[in-house]
Amino acid sequence: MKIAVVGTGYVGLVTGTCFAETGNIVHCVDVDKEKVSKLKKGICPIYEPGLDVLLHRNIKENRIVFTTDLKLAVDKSDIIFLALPTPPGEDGSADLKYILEVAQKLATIITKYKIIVNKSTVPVGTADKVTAILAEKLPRELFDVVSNPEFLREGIAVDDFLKPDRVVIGTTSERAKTIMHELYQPFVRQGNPIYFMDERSAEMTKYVANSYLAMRISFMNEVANLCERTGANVDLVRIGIGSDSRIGKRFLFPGIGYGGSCFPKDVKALHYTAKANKYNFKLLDTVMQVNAQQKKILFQKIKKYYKNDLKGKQFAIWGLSFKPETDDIREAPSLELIQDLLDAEAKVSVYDPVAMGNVKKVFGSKVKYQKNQYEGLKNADALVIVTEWSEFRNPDYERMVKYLKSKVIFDGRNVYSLEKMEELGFYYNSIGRRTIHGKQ
Ligand SMILES: NC(=O)C1=CN([C@@H]2O[C@H](COP(=O)(O)OP(=O)(O)OC[C@H]3O[C@@H](n4cnc5c(N)ncnc54)[C@H](O)[C@@H]3O)[C@@H](O)[C@H]2O)C=CC1
Ligand SMILES: O=C(O)[C@H]1O[C@H](OP(=O)(O)OP(=O)(O)OC[C@H]2O[C@@H](n3ccc(=O)[nH]c3=O)[C@H](O)[C@@H]2O)[C@H](O)[C@@H](O)[C@@H]1O
Repeated sequence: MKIAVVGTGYVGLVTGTCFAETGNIVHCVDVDKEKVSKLKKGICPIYEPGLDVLLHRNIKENRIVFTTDLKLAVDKSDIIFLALPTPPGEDGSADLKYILEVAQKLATIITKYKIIVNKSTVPVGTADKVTAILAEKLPRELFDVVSNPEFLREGIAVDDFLKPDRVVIGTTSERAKTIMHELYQPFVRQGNPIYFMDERSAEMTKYVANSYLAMRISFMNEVANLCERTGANVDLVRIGIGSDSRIGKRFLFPGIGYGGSCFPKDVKALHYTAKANKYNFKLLDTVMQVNAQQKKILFQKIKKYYKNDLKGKQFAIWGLSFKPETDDIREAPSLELIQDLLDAEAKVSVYDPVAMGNVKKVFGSKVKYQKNQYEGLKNADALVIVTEWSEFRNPDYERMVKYLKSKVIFDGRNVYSLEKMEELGFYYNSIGRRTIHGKQ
């Protein structure tokens, strides 16, 4: 099939590449000239495991091309995916300006039947809005608008796209349904379902999935805080409840709050939709409040330990991205923590396998960027673990002990076992578990 993907960010680039991988001819369009020029040379602008290999292969086979020319891409395609940003506006609602602007342009470009597929996360009613814009200039039989929300996770995006748990397609057009069904066949060969539904239900499904997952995380963060106060161990509680198939094992990990470009904005946007429809969705209010509080938890633990005096103290931070295996720092808990430490006049040095370049754009020379995980420990008062990259799990403990000024660890992701920390004599303060006081 011939496909255009408008927007080549985390979702657009993965979508375009994976469709090319199954034999389709894909034209990817972006307004960012620098990004397009990099992609034309085969340089992947984001860190996403496995993506560059597929990208190179499909560029070489001429199955994927990059352009800034929307008209060219649309003329050469039958299906147009919109993978554009939908950032939160001032009031928490999703800002649809990118989607609606492109829809206006499409209305002047389309000359024969096209399917316009919304892959961005958009509020209920957006397919109708896009339809109305197109229908102002085009005969109704020239297009169908489909809602096809994306459920991929950054860091495992390629796998998630190639083998999705399910595909959700919102359309009431039989013509569009048949084509979308065919397009997705290579991705559901293991029997994973394609659910067809109306556009509004598909749009709602995406927000509900993200909000439900965010709610599980906030719930577990509250459980963790209670465990700390009662002497229970949240990791054991997590395993204890997760083996109940009604609950399930995944997305029960407590930490320092959910971040990323989606959970924070999508919970806000669903909350806004409820408000706009005069419904008071109380649970979502709490999910957001708990998350805001949890993002401060490491800083509070640090402040308490140093009796509010952080001036001149030196902290080594491990992990900056909002989760492992990505360079994305949008709404990353690390950013808030670094700012709080700097405001308290502490010195901060950071290490992350791939996200340091992005953090440098935010903090510049206010923090020190280390070439490996151990450099920053030299003379540091404490190690602070913010993102659970695999390489932090079994570190060289001897070097840690040798380099750190004091054997102190604040761990926002429960990376180490309490037994190991006890054995090594660390002061070790994690989430929802007893504090090990260690031997200094
Ligand atoms: N990042 C993720 O893991 C997921 C994101 N989503 C949703 O997908 C949508 C896109 O998200 P991301 O890919 O993360 O955003 P992103 O910010 O990484 O990428 C968006 C791209 O669109 C481009 N763009 C902006 N205006 C344009 C225009 N007029 N024409 C062509 N290109 C234009 C930007 O230059 C950028 O490259 C959002 O609605 C998001 O909520 C959904 C599932 C997963
Ligand atoms: O709409 C989106 O953009 C995507 O948002 C999330 O994916 P993503 O943001 O890439 O990452 P997650 O793995 O969901 O993690 C989100 C945040 O929750 C935190 N988290 C996750 C799981 C957990 O058990 N505990 C926890 O604190 C992570 O540390 C991270 O900060 C969803 O998982 C995807 O299905 C969805 O497509």
